Amino acid sequence: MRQAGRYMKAGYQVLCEKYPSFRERSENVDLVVEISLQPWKVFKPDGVILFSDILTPLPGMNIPFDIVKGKGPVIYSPLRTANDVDKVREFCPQEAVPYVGEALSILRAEVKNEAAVLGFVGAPFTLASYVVEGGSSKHFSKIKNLAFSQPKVLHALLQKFTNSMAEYIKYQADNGAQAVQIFDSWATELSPVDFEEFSLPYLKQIVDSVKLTHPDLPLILYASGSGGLIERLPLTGVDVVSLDWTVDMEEGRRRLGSNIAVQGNVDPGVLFGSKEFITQRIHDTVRKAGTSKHILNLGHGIVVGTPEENVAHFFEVAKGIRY
Ligand SMILES: Cc1c2[nH]c(c1CCC(=O)O)Cc1[nH]c(c(CCC(=O)O)c1C)Cc1[nH]c(c(CCC(=O)O)c1C)Cc1[nH]c(c(C)c1CCC(=O)O)C2
Repeated sequence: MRQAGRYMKAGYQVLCEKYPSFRERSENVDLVVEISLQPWKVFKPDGVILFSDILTPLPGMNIPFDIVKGKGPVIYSPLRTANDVDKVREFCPQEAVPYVGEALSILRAEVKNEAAVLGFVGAPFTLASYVVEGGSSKHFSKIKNLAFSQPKVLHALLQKFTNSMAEYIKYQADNGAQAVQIFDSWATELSPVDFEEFSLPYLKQIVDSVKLTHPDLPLILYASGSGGLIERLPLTGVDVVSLDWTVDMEEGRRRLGSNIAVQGNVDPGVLFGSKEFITQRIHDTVRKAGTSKHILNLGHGIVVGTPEENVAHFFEVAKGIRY
């Protein structure tokens, strides 16, 4: 359940006042550990996700960025040309983000074996979207301009992100992550035929590379709004597909096939409803997912402003479920 810490008034929001820079909060080992543990201490979920961001590797790849309050991620010099892509360095996690490895190993020790520690990375296409657009985007016109007029330049950039994220996943696993989620948040901005060219092959390369050295590490793929791509997602080779709430769980389960696990997919907005409604929706999702290979979760991160007692209720109901 992502961003569990972000909406917690007592913990995260107080720390934000003391440490206003997101980069500082996410790059200082003590703060990363403290923020990652906040939801764990209150709700005791089965998974604890590292507090970080998919963009955290960028400075280590020679792409400066920041996350600005009210504006979101900002890439100061967006990449648009072959020359810009040439300047991108491949990522060496040990050197560039040693605080991530340190935080993961402390988290493992802190949660013992009472919960799984989860790492994550951004998928190549999603990372490319940020660095080409210069930040969040509505129409993705700049990356589409690159994709549909100079595809070779975009492919070169995607390949650098692919090699780098495969290394980053291995590094996270070596330092304590017990499963790693790949976020392809913007892949669904692509038509299926373009997904097959600009995202799927790179996701598959990452999975193949990680499985060579870490065959038992579960890999989870999340692509929000992926209803039009469901059958293609297992082709990446991941172990788990995380669905958002715009897909009916029963249909999603059927379209994914029975070999793959599914995660999700309660609408985060349901947590603004009554306790009875939340209970009903959880049971409905669990029934539709079937009795095996399902990780109950929301279909995306928790929305800021969600009543904390409703989050607690979600966990209570979820933990009480027996097959
Ligand atoms: C697209 C994406 C990003 N970051 C991430 C994604 C993929 C998942 C998704 O689809 O949502 C992933 C992410 N970002 C963050 C986490 C850590 C775990 C967690 O708290 O859930 C994770 C897993 C922390 C964060 N990353 C960010 C925040 C909020 C900013 C803050 O706390 O200062 C947090 C807690 C910032 C961020 N970072 C990004 C955006 C769009 C924003 C929001 C900007 C805004 O709200 O103005 C890029």
